[in-house]
Amino acid sequence: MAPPRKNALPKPLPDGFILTDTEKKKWKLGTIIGQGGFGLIYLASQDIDRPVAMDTDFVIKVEYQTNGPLFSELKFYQRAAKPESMQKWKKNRKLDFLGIPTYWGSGLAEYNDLSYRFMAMDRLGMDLQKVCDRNGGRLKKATVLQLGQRLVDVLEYIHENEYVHADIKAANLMHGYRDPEQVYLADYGLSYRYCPDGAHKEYKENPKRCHDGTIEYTSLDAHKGLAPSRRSDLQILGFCLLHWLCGSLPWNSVLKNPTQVQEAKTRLMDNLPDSVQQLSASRGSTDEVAAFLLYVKTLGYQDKPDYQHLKDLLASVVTGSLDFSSPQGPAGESDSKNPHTREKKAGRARGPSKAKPSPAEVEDGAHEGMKSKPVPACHIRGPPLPKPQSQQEEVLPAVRRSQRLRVAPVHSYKEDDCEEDDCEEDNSEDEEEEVRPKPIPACYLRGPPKSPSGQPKQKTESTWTGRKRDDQTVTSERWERVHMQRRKPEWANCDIKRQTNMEYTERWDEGPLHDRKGHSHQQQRCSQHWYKHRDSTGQDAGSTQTQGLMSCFIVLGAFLLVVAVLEFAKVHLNPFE
Ligand SMILES: Nc1ncnc2c1ncn2[C@@H]1O[C@H](COP(=O)(O)OP(=O)(O)OP(=O)(O)O)[C@@H](O)[C@H]1O
Repeated sequence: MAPPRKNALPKPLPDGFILTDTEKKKWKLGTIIGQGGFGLIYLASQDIDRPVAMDTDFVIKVEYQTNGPLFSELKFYQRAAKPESMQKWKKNRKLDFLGIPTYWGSGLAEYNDLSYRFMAMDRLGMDLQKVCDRNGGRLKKATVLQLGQRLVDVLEYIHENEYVHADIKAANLMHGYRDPEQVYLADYGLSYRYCPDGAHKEYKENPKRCHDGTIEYTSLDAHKGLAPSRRSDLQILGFCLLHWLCGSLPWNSVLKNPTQVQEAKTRLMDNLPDSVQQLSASRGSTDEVAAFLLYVKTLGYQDKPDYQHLKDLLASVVTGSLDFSSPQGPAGESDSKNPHTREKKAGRARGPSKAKPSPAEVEDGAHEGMKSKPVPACHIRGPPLPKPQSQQEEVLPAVRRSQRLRVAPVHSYKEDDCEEDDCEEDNSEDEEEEVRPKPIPACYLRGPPKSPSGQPKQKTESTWTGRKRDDQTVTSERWERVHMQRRKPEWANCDIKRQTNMEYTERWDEGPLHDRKGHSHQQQRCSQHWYKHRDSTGQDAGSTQTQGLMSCFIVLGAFLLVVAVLEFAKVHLNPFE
């Protein structure tokens, strides 16, 4: 059986297709209701005798078997989210509800010579990003605090079960399908087993892993290339709470530059609580989130957080149902009375939004509410920093979900998280190598390296193995990101060190172009450039020029000789004298 392409969006399975899970339970597939970067979500039912009802309570996530994200997610559910274990936890903690979807089974399937992996789980409702978008990027303060407390409960449970989520954000929070009041933390594709069998991972910065996660919220640990831990989950949650409260984050305008995002987050954390409290000037108090982040800052890499203390910090006078209606102004007033709203309407600020408005919607202002308020410049800039070239050249557009770079999608650090029986299947590390945009070596970032030999390269083999995008039936934001980033280093494959200095200049002046064989046009051009100094006999241009010069001298000499002979004849042989 031909293995499907790794990390590709799977070809859809037909409506009514029957899957059998590892416990021999049969599942019938219905309509596709969702699509992620790597998988498709189908409505599903255990009643295989009739079509899947539109109001079924189950969904099945399907990816190619070789994909990493679903494998990671599956491992999380199988190890950490067993229904019995969650029930016991809720009982012990006297919790009515724990926002982790229930896992109902999984397995492998084959169709049209392709191998698939699937996982059946609770059907969920709308995600919170859509709610935030509808509300201009914001939620009511009481809702933010209540949500924060509930998420602390979820995080405590998964942390106690050796896992961290590592990608908390509104797009991964989903309402219950039957009960929209309930909120679930979904998408465990980036979850990480930080404490396998009770042994916490060591503090180890890995430059290759820098900026993992969703750039907008990822933790400072992740920016430094550390594997995620409990404190990083909590810091991500703190950034989310701040975003929901304020409608934007101080680094929203620099999201395309991970280093600038990291610097802005560092400034915010270094200057707590003021840095966060200042954000509250026009948006109601952010004191609780400031205190939350301040506590997170005190945590060591391996420290176990005091979850109850965190919940106390987020205590709100409002309890009971979550209210997802639009927040009204700074602390209860209508946004229309807020001067920042007018700026918003003037299009001066754009907040992140998952759902992309159509151009028509943008034009007629239907998505006005999706735009976030600007953050005061002082919070964006802090101490002046050198502005990178990319920033000088580019005015950043609205932050859309597609721009929330998840730099290294999925299964980071997976190599450490591999039980013996899992490892056979777990090829996610390989996949990561393929998915992860390969970093451009520093020498290529800084300018042309010196040529050790000065020898021109006549033929360069490109080692680019990137996939053609048009292979994909459906493109996704993540694929776009990955491919865009993958394209960057392609031309770095050529052996630039063997080029002459003149050729380096040409390379750095122009961007890389590749023909179908993956050869750089520039490489070809460089070689041609070198060849054009040579004549057809293989001699170099210098010797050809010398020969030309000598010919000139001979012609000139002959000419002078003729002139001299004529002069002589004129003087000595004149018939009229
Ligand atoms: N349990 C569920 N019930 C109902 N819809 C779901 C469920 N899980 C996911 N979806 C829908 O399917 C979409 C794809 O989900 P999935 O988890 O595969 O990818 P994603 O999180 O959006 O993206 P990525 O794979 O890049 O992280 C979601 O945006 C959501 O709308």
